[in-house]
Amino acid sequence: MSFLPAGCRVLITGGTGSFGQTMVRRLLRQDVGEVRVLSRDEAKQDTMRRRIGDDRVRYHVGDVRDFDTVLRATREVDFIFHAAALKQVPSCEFFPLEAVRTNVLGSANVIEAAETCGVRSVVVLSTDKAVYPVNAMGMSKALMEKVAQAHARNNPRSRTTVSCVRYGNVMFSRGSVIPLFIEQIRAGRAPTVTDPSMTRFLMSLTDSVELVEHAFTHARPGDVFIRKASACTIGDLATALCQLFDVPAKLDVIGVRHGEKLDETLASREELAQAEDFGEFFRVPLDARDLNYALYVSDGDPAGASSAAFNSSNAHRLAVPEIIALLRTLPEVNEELAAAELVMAS
Ligand SMILES: O=c1ccn([C@@H]2O[C@H](COP(=O)(O)OP(=O)(O)O[C@H]3O[C@H](CO)[C@H](O)[C@H](O)[C@H]3O)[C@@H](O)[C@H]2O)c(=O)[nH]1
Repeated sequence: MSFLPAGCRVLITGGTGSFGQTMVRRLLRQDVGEVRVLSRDEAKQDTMRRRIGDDRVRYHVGDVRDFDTVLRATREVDFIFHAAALKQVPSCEFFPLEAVRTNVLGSANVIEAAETCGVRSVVVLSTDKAVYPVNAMGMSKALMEKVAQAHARNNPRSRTTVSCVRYGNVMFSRGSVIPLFIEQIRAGRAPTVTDPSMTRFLMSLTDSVELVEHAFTHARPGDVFIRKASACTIGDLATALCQLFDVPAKLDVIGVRHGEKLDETLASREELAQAEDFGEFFRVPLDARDLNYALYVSDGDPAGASSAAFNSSNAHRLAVPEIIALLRTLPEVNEELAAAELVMAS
């Protein structure tokens, strides 16, 4: 079923990343006219071009930090999914200005180009690390959300709707812990666990892209859509993978990395006080008041905040068997299991 108008053009920044590629493939199953990928790495684009083999996909080499490249890629586009980002927590701690350049200023470029070209809807990809942030990556993503919301607040007559989607950790995304643990287990080593009691939300890419589609067509300017998810401890995740690969659950505890939080928050107390609950996700509307607060006394919300945030320590906690069941739904994990069985059999 097509959720976007037939023949429309969609730009995906960071289109060669895990999230971007999932979105590209999903769009190609629909009646879209063109999917443009804007990303920095020509080699990744070439691999993707050969794998996908669909001439509706057009590749633009460029960086969201460079407004001119973004503008050129945005011409005649109807929808933008902005997924390009620096997302590794430890590396952003060492190079916070790089996070600002890509995640904040790059996002501002995308929104500005969209406004200039009359794009209908821009959805920017955010993360739970943007809520009560403690690390540079999360802080830069929090500012990116603010830039998106300020566009809505400052341009009430704009043709361009800008909204945000916010997620927890994506299972098996590039550079994340699940492929790392599998690599270690398959090499006969114990998984390197930072802190077994650390918790993270777990979400599959397939589950998550639906919310982007919803945001494209249903968002009001400045909305933040938050995908709900279950969580687990990293110790249980490592144990589940050991059990799945049939090795003893021995963990190598290495300590917390730069900038990491013990638990992540998907929706703050303040946001939940305003949020609409749609079952699988929350919608947090824009606070569209201007700076004349005295005019809004009767609109004020005396509660101001809900009693608890939605975080990975109070969300539904997956037990080891549930984590195993979830891991088995991932094609990448099944491929790794099949490869490990082949090695055993040979
Ligand atoms: O060797 C390791 C590496 C990581 N972890 C732990 O595993 C969890 C997940 O780590 P990831 O590196 O996979 O993910 P992060 O929580 O650090 O988040 C990062 O990866 C996510 C991928 O889903 C998002 O991209 C996010 O924006 C990005 O910061 C964390 O608790 C981390 O401490 C370990 O136990 N051992």
